[in-house]
Amino acid sequence: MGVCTSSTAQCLPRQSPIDIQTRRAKYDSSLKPLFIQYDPNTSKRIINVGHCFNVEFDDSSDRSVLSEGPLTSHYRLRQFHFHWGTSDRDGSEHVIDGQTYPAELHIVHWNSQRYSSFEEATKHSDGLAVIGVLLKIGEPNPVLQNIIDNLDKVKTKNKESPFEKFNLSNLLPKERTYWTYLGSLTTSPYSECVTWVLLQEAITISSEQLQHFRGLQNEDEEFILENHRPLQPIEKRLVKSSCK
Ligand SMILES: NS(=O)(=O)c1ccc(C(=O)NCc2ccccc2F)cc1
Ligand SMILES: [Zn+2]
Repeated sequence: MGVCTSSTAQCLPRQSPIDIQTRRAKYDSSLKPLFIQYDPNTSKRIINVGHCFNVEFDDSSDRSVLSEGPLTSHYRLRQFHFHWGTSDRDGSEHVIDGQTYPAELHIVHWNSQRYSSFEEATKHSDGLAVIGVLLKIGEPNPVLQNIIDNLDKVKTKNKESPFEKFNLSNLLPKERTYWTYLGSLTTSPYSECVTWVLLQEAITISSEQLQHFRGLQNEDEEFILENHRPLQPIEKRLVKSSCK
């Protein structure tokens, strides 16, 4: 990928996802532990958005927030969703030392300290913070099963169903060490507004559980068999690590 010089083709220097080459990641002792506070009373509904399903939260106040870590503001929880592939061999968006994972969880937060809405925040370089968690095939995940049991209610695009009292913290791995870099949304409009925080510990999902994700249908009532974006060039970016 040459240097973006042409004025015609857009120069997009901070696109996501990328391959995280762990040996090139730089330990940064100024990175703090993540502060994660999710109030189960803010979970609202699950909705099929056509290319995936979102679990949406009430983001009208700072009751569920992410702060510290690499961040200099507090970020309000808005939704989480997953990316997956046609087989268990790939499906994650980020790749670790060339290794793909079967799926990836994205927990989306916006900078409520500096901006007045999610939409406004997506227009700024420090607008969003997304926690990425890799999924690996293993024992069935009882917390994920709670979500999967509701997928039959949101089979087709725009279908939604109440999804309350969900404790998102229970979905996270015990270890919260992370890699972090500046990137973008991985779906249109690909806004370059995301501070990515990728947890270094994966969570498990069974092959049977993952198969349920592929049973969702898009607007043409075809199965959503995959929804992960290809890798993007790292350009001049550095990935930082919270641990040695
Ligand atoms: N896969 S990800 O990088 O985590 C990701 C997170 C959120 C969105 C989103 O909200 N899009 C709609 C949208 C975008 C911009 C402005 C308003 C919107 F509703 C897209 C991708
Ligand atoms: Zn995503």
